[in-house]
Order: sequence, then C-alpha cells, then structure tokens
Amino acid sequence: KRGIVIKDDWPGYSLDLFTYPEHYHEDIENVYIPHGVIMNRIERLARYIMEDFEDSKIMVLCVLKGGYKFCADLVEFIKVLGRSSNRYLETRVEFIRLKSYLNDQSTEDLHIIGSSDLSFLRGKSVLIVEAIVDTGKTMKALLKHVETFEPKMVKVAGLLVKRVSNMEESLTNYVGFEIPNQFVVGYALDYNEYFRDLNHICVISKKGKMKYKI
Ligand SMILES: O=P(O)(O)OC[C@H]1O[C@H](OP(=O)(O)OP(=O)(O)O)[C@H](O)[C@@H]1O
Ligand SMILES: Oc1ncnc2c1N=NC2
Repeated sequence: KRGIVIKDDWPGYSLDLFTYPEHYHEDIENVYIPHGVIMNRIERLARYIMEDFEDSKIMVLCVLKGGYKFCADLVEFIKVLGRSSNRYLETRVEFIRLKSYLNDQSTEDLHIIGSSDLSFLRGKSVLIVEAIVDTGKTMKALLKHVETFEPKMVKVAGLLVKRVSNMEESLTNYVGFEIPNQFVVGYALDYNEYFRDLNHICVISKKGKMKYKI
C-alpha cells in the first residue's frame, strides 16, 4: 500500500487559510497536510490494522519522539472503532526512544536512548508505529533489533514515507501518506526539537531552518 500519494508539485495550502501557532509564522512555508486530513487518514489505517490483527491482541511499539501523536491518535481510533463494531481489540502500548537526526540530516549512527530491552515483544503480534520513514535507516535497524526478541508477527505503520528510494516499500505495511523528498515538521515531527507543537504537517521555511539550526 502506497498510501495517499502527494505529488512533487503539490504546493500545500496557503498559511492564511488555517490557524497555527503564531510564533511559527516566519518559519513555515505552507500547510502541507492539514490536521483534519491527517486524522481522517489515520482513522482509515485503523480499519486496515483491525482487519489484519483481527482477534489477537496488539502490542503497539511507539517510536519516540516523532511517533507519539500518530500513536496516540491511532490507538484511540482502534479503540473507538472496536467499540462501535463490538470487536474490541486489546491494545498495549510500549515505547522506544531512537535518535538519528541533527538539523535536517540523518546521522550515520542510530542510537537507542534508554532501555533497549524489548523482551515484552516475545510471542506477541507487534505493530511498530513510526511517524516517518525517510532514508529507512531507523526502521531497518529497529526491525532487526525487534526480530531478536522473536515476536509472533511484526507490522509497521508509517504516517509518512518519503519517495526517496524504493526501499521503504518493504519496510511499511500501513502508509498514511507518500511525500516528496522535502523536510516536513509538525504533528510531533521536529526540527531540532522545534515544531512538535504544530498541529498540521508543514514544510519548514529557509528562515526556520536557519533560525533553529544547531
Ligand atoms: O528513515 P530515517 O532517515 O532514519 O528517518 C526517520 C527517523 O528520523 C526521525 O527521528 P529523529 O532522529 O528526528 O528523532 P525524533 O523522532 O526524536 O525527532 C523520525 O522520527 C524517524 O524515527
Ligand atoms: O522530513 C522530516 N521531518 C522531521 N524529521 C525527519 C524528517 N525526515 N526524517 C526525519
């Protein structure tokens, strides 16, 4: 599944058509994916996931920090949809903190911050929830690490997948949006820890990149 394909020439929406935190006015170019569209897409992904996991419990592994909003909203939809179709899927959430980006570049070394012990995954049906797959380095390394704990099944939900190489095709089972290769922020996606408090997914402006550069 490629998800909603956003074309290279998609200009995004003009900033004055939406509300966003005033302090980011100079730092973002446009509203690339409005919060409402993100939520509607996540609701549809929840339906796919419920069909595939049917009656087994879901062990959600949320990849911090970028994945925390996507994970919270996805798990909420799974709960709400489960209630209305009286097919309740028991969902447990665990977290892993990975860091690999400085400014807008992936550093060579991926490192796990905090505990790397995932033994709670043994024998479980695992859903890895990740905000974005860009070079795929993080997801490749994480999948290798997860496999060492012998889960029963592993599926990956990626809200955004960058059209950078065909590698990600095999890395994600559920894709929210396939986007061109440009740096986006918002909805918990950051640039040096900024913009996580932005509801929409936006394209960062040159000024924003300079202002918050490390
Ligand atoms: O496919 P890749 O090129 O590896 O990029 C994807 C990863 O990079 C970002 O993490 P980041 O290092 O920014 O940490 P954060 O999630 O805490 O912001 C993002 O949250 C993914 O985990
Ligand atoms: O576009 C992006 N925006 C925020 N964080 C990341 C991105 N790509 N890899 C990590």
